[in-house]
Amino acid sequence: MYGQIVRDGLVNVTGIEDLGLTSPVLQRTSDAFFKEISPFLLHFGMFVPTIIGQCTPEQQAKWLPLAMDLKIIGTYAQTELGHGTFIRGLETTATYDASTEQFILKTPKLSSYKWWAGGLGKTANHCIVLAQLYTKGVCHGPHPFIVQIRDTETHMPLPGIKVGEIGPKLGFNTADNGFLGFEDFRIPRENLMMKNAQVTKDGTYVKVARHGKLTYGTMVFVRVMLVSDMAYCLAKAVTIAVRYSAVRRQSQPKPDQPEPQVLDYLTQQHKLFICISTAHAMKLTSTWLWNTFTGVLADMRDGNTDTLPELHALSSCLKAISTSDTSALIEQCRFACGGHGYMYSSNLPALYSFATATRTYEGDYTVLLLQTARFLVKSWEQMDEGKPLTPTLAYLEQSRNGSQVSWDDSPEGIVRGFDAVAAGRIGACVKSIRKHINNGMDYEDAWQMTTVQLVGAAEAHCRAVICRVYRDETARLTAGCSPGVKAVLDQLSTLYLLYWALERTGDLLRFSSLSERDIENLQARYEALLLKIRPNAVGLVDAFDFRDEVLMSTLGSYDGRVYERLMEEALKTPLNREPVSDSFHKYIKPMMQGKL
Ligand SMILES: CC/C=C\C/C=C\C/C=C\C/C=C\C/C=C\C/C=C\C=C\C(=O)SCCNC(=O)CCNC(=O)[C@H](O)C(C)(C)COP(=O)(O)OP(=O)(O)OC[C@H]1O[C@@H](n2cnc3c(N)ncnc32)[C@H](O)[C@@H]1OP(=O)(O)O
Ligand SMILES: Cc1cc2nc3c(=O)[nH]c(=O)nc-3n(C[C@H](O)[C@H](O)[C@H](O)COP(=O)(O)OP(=O)(O)OC[C@H]3O[C@@H](n4cnc5c(N)ncnc54)[C@H](O)[C@@H]3O)c2cc1C
Repeated sequence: MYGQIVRDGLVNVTGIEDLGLTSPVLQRTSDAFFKEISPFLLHFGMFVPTIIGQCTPEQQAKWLPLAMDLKIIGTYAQTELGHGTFIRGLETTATYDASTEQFILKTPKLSSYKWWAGGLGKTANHCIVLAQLYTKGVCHGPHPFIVQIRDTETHMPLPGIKVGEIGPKLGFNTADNGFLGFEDFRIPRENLMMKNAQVTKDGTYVKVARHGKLTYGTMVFVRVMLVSDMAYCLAKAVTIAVRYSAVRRQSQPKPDQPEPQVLDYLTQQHKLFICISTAHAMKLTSTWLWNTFTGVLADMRDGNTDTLPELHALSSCLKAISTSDTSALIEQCRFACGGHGYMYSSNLPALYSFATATRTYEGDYTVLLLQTARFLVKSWEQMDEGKPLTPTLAYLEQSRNGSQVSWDDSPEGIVRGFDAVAAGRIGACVKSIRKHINNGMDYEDAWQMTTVQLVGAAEAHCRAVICRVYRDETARLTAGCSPGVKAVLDQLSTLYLLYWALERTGDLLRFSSLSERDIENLQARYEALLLKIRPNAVGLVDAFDFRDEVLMSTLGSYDGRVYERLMEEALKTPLNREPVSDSFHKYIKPMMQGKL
């Protein structure tokens, strides 16, 4: 299994090397080689980006050619057995020895072992290690080091290195996630990645970057990428589910009528059409986020880090919500396919196991929403002080006078409704924190007592951002489209707004003038829209344009030969090589004969 995966991975990455890492075609078709994950994902997904983001030009000149030419294979080892979220609590140490101009890496105890890094188990021979940097007896916090862990000729672990695979997981089982421990392992001073902080030969620590969190830049990059990855992942799942739903016929709602396509059931449309809309919403939002990200990088190159906090807040909530929505909607696609959706050959289980992992790695859902909430509360307080708001929080101004937003069920009106919900929920959090403080709590405890509401406020802010970006970008992109295409894409973006308005009626009743009659109207409009979308449903998923080799699904192949493919895959199962398993003779027959 591992050997096959590595072979496929090499075929894939040499393609990337030929056409360039940024080639979306190869980055995307890498999953034509794997149902799960390439063991080289971390090399390209984090090892290379960290060299670019955290190394000086001189260090890049040394390490980047080696990495891009695949002369070294890397990964990113930050998480430990005992710490993942709390980076400041990481236990691996790197202590500078001026007499030899080296850092000594140590794994003080079991909980300090690096744990989880993709490709670490058996594939990588180098890795980025986040370790607490000590020099002259002072700890300067977690810093990135580039560390060779295996001999590049023999692939044997170097002396002082303990490395291995962490074992089977819910998914990602082709990524050989590994563990790593150091026993007084020495690396040259130059292996500290010194773009944001340096240690001179005599051990003097020199802070270079103005912002203390630039070390975390790779995580921001990956979070931004993951939003796009989720759109892609969900688009594959809904392509499978819609095509299967067009083939599958079941039940007899009317006597003497043939069994209908299950896609004709309104409940099936309710399960699936929001998946099509969400894939579009996340793709457009990911492009908007990428443009925001590159803009902040440009500012930072000019020494301006003022826009970094908003980017961190946006990338945190969009990564959390896109991965959470995708996990839930891929499972919904699986539910929509009945028993056959549970077959591994449908590819829905593998898509789900990938998406649900993404809700955790690169920052846990709750933790990242609380990061966003921290920014939202700070922005509210700045608004109270009369300071300007950042662009994505301009809607807070409307809440300044506390008046309730009047409900308007036009698309723009619904977007404004979500702004009002976000503003209201942030304001409620600020009120809760202040109430706890007035009752004698310190700020930290008051914050903790409000965290359930803060997570909700951050989700509401993120939903408002997605709704606005999806609507605005659809309007912009369809301006030049044919009326027919524009009509269908407008239907999808309106469906997204109606779906979430119905999901959040409680909030809209609380923070706008929405009435029960308005809710009835929303429900009627939503159901009518499902019927309008139905004739285009298969065309809409065909437009995602996935080749069968990429979908790798018995249910979702373009030719619709579902039952034939299910049987073909079944017959390939090893258990079907012989008509009678030898377990019959070893165990079942003796049991039947009372001999066990
Ligand atoms: C073959 C392959 C083919 C092609 C591939 C090519 C390309 C693919 C590219 C990408 C693919 C996508 C995915 C694949 C790659 C990887 C996936 C697989 C592996 C997964 C890897 C990992 O999981 S790596 C480990 C990730 N770990 C985390 O994310 C930890 C999360 N924890 C946190 O971030 C912490 O909560 C925290 C650090 C934010 C909080 O800790 P704390 O120190 O307590 O900080 P606070 O006190 O809360 O905040 C302090 C201030 O700092 C600000 N802050 C925090 N974080 C950031 C940041 N990241 N950026 C900027 N600012 C930050 C925070 O806002 C506070 O500021 P204040 O002003 O409010 O004080
Ligand atoms: C498939 C996969 C691949 C991975 N690949 C890598 C990799 O290549 N490199 C790497 O370094 N890491 C990797 N990771 C590790 C990943 O980054 C961590 O699992 C993730 O950051 C979460 O940290 P944790 O596991 O310590 O969970 P914890 O932070 O311990 O979370 C456990 C629970 O505590 C809650 N919690 C934690 N802190 C707070 C808080 N402040 N407030 C409220 N609740 C809180 C969380 O919400 C969660 O419910 C991978 C993980 C997975 C699943």
